[in-house]
Amino acid sequence: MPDQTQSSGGTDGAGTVPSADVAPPRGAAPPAGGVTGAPAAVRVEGLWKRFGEQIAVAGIDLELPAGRFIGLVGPNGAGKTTTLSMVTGLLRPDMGRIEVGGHDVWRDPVEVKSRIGVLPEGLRLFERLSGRELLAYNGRLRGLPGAEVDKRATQLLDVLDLAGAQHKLVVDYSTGMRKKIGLATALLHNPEVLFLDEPFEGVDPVSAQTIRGVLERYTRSGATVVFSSHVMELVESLCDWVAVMAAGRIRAHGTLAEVRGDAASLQDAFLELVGAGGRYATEDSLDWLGGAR
Ligand SMILES: Nc1ncnc2c1ncn2[C@@H]1O[C@H](COP(=O)(O)OP(=O)(O)OP(=O)(O)O)[C@@H](O)[C@H]1O
Repeated sequence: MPDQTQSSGGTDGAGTVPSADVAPPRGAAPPAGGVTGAPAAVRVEGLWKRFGEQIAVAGIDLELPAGRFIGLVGPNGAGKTTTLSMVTGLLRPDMGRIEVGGHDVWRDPVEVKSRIGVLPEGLRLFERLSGRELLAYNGRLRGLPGAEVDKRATQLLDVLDLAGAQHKLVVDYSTGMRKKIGLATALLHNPEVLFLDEPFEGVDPVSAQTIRGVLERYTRSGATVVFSSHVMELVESLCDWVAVMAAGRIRAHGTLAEVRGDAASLQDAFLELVGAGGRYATEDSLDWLGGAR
């Protein structure tokens, strides 16, 4: 097994400051739930996934605190989708253990799936159902009584501005509408933890604001949102807890302030943590671009 350089302090040489006597290193938050004794919403231990020669997730340990708005950020190919897929029971890990609400995702999948909602990447929906039918189908599949499904579906369609399109087939929905109906299906059974892979991609600013309001209200009730994104401004404005991934490892984790450290913004901290240096175009590279044609 390759050496696991990740540490709870994120002191892996990728830019975090390990000077314990001056300031706590980034991510040196107490263990999730450590203060209140409540269990973490999600606990991951020694998680590995390899695709052929490619190590997508290289042995991560992570505790995500309950009741937080959590951002999982990282550059392209960092391993975010692979991690979320394993945590939500969609992809079997090569090694490691994952618990949601104290239940093992792979040993107790039915229990875990009743507690989570998922908006996965490349969302696949039943295209020949209307939005309302899709919600009705999901609600019944979740064991909710018909009248309750109807009530919740009406409210979700209304809040997400899909009421006018509720009888349209999902195949005819736009990208943003698909995200919103996907979010509605993920929320319908009132899960404890909601996992969202790039929930705001392709969503217009008005709808993004609506989704944001729904999610903020949801976390205020004690539920947990875990979402992946590349948009640092969004993560900084929405999340109160962040995990930064790069090359299959966790580079830092903790409250927004801990991960940001002394950097002016999360974007600056992120660039420092993931080692963006060397990827900038130099004077010589791309010298043909914008030159004589
Ligand atoms: N099914 C697969 N087969 C082969 N390689 C894969 C597969 N899924 C992911 N990978 C590889 O694993 C690594 C991590 O991919 P992953 O999609 O988890 O990253 P990500 O952080 O979600 O990236 P992005 O931000 O671009 O969506 C990448 O190198 C990717 O090419």
